[in-house]
Amino acid sequence: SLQCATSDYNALTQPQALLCLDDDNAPGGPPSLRVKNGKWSQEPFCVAGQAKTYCTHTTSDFRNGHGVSVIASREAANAISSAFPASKAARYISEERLEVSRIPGKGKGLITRHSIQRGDTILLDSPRIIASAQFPSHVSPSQGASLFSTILDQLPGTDRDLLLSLDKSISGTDIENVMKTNAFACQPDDGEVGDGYMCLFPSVSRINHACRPNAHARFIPKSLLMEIKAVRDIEAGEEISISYGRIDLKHAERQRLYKEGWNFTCTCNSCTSTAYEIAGSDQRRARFEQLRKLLENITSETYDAQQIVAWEKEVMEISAREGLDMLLAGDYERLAYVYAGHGMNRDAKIWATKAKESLMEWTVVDGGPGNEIRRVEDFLGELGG
Ligand SMILES: C[S@@+](CC[C@H](N)C(=O)[O-])C[C@H]1O[C@@H](n2cnc3c(N)ncnc32)[C@H](O)[C@@H]1O
Repeated sequence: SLQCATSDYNALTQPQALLCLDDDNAPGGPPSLRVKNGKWSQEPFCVAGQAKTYCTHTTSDFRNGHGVSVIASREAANAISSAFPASKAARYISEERLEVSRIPGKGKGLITRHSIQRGDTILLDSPRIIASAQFPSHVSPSQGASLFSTILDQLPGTDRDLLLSLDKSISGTDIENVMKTNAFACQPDDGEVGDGYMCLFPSVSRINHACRPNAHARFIPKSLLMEIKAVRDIEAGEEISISYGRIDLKHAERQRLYKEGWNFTCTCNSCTSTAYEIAGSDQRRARFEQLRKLLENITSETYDAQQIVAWEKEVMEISAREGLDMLLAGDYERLAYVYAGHGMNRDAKIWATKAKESLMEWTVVDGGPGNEIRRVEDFLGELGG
């Protein structure tokens, strides 16, 4: 149990630090003084923004000897820290057979030295920085720079050096540039606060974008880790790639997104193939988008089972050509309802099972949003499977 007393408080620079006597240590030695909530090993540094106060929250004992820093309100950071035990308990995936190498036209990239099977986890990376995505627009540029420089100072030296060695392709101080170039949007559970976050994962940061990638990145809210999974078999010597944005975009949309959002001109295989191939792929993707809209807008008046099955068949053919299979859980589920509606429960079960497998494989993670999976499971239950 902890006995706490409020220390002097400077609203601009210091959070309300609670000095606590940890009487769990007694009897024996003198009780130790520590900051309440032993999850943070550094004194927080805070700035009062327009709507909220944002603080740095750093622990040097996060996972596998690494630290992590959170920039968020105190309540959000404490809610996020409740994932720490699950982070520590998460399985360890060796990175020994992954190698950072120079890749023509893309700086560095991540190469695998062993073959990887579809569905395998390639990386399970720990974040070093988790920062509210809202804070930069709620504090002044100099306050933002102070928060970033403080977390850098507070992280263990090995983490600091690793982060500063990452690619810097945009602008700002070194650490701001590293964040802009390498951080991913992520959604940890921050209690009732509900901010969006930017997470920096050092190994994932070495993975280049491809419009038709061989791997998929998904954030695991329960453990705060980023998982990189193979979407197809990958041979030894191949570069690992992920998509930084939606995978169903057409060529011009992708080029614009990566230029405007990340300041690079995409030179992946899909973007550098022949004009003829690009036009063919764009045509298929445009049809995919059109079919998706048609299927989503079906009403009881326009319902036509044969038409739906034909459209879904086309969706699946296109996705096989374009590498969009991981987007199909909703299509499998729709087919399950159509077959069930016509009393064809065996087919309905096959499609509902495919929907569940696809959600589990690519979308829903332990601790992540579970509504879709619950709906499919309930439906499978109704079908008696
Ligand atoms: C997250 S980093 C990826 C690793 C980085 N190449 C490195 O050297 O560490 C993102 C940066 O890599 C480069 N990059 C990633 N994918 C690319 C692509 N498909 N085409 C060209 N440059 C790319 C861009 O400079 C981008 O800002």
